[in-house]
Amino acid sequence: MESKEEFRARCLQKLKHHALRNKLRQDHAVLTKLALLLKDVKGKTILCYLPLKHEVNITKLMRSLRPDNRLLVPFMEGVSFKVVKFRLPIKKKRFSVLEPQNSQMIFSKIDIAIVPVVGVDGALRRIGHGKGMYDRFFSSLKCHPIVIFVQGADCFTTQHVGDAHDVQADFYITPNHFIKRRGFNDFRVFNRRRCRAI
Ligand SMILES: Nc1nc2c(c(=O)[nH]1)N(C=O)[C@@H](CNc1ccc(C(=O)N[C@@H](CCC(=O)O)C(=O)O)cc1)CN2
Ligand SMILES: Nc1ncnc2c1ncn2[C@@H]1O[C@H](COP(=O)(O)OP(=O)(O)OP(=O)(O)O)[C@@H](O)[C@H]1O
Repeated sequence: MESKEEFRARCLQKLKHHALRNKLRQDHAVLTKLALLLKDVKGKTILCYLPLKHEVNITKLMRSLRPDNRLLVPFMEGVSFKVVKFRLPIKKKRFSVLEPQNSQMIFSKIDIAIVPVVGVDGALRRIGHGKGMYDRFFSSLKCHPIVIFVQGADCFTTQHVGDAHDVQADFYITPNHFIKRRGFNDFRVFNRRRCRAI
């Protein structure tokens, strides 16, 4: 069986290679499905991301969502991140990640999270860059948002290479696939069911 590290390395290589060719067309295929899904799922506070070169470029979609929604993006702090409002200017930080300026505003409720992935395993768990930042951030949330993984080239394994702490998707979108997690079928009651007692 392939290990998590081997799978991560294989996926990163595939995504980086893919980012050099066909990127516009593949990104467009993902964005079309993502925009349709966002019309169905309720929620106005959306965690987005500012894309790295090998990630789906969602910035055009973010521009169209901005007038009617509250858009948040990660802001790295040590081994995790907090979220800040998406606003200009943005600056290149650690790992070449773009971020807006810091802010003291605290956002306790996120309805929807659009999450870039390096790979996805058979339990729809996220394999990322190996720093555990998304995992730590999600485990700090009291209410779990609807989680949508996006990826510009399929890198999926049916094996369960992920760990219990890895973020799990409700939806996984690639240029050729739209996968909904089994058991996810009610868009209306997610808020109550997804909050845990502290
Ligand atoms: N767009 C985006 N923003 C994000 C993440 C992400 O995956 N994508 N993160 C997800 O957690 C957090 C940042 N964590 C990251 C950790 C490692 C790498 C990464 O690419 N590491 C490369 C080296 C890149 C470089 O130094 O230029 C590597 O480890 O090979 C990127 C983001 C928060 N913001
Ligand atoms: N909730 C958590 N609390 C503490 N440590 C964690 C948590 N989640 C993950 N970690 C640690 O973070 C490290 C990296 O985790 P992992 O390999 O799952 O990263 P990843 O999900 O691929 O990366 P990323 O989320 O940054 O893209 C591991 O050592 C793991 O134990």
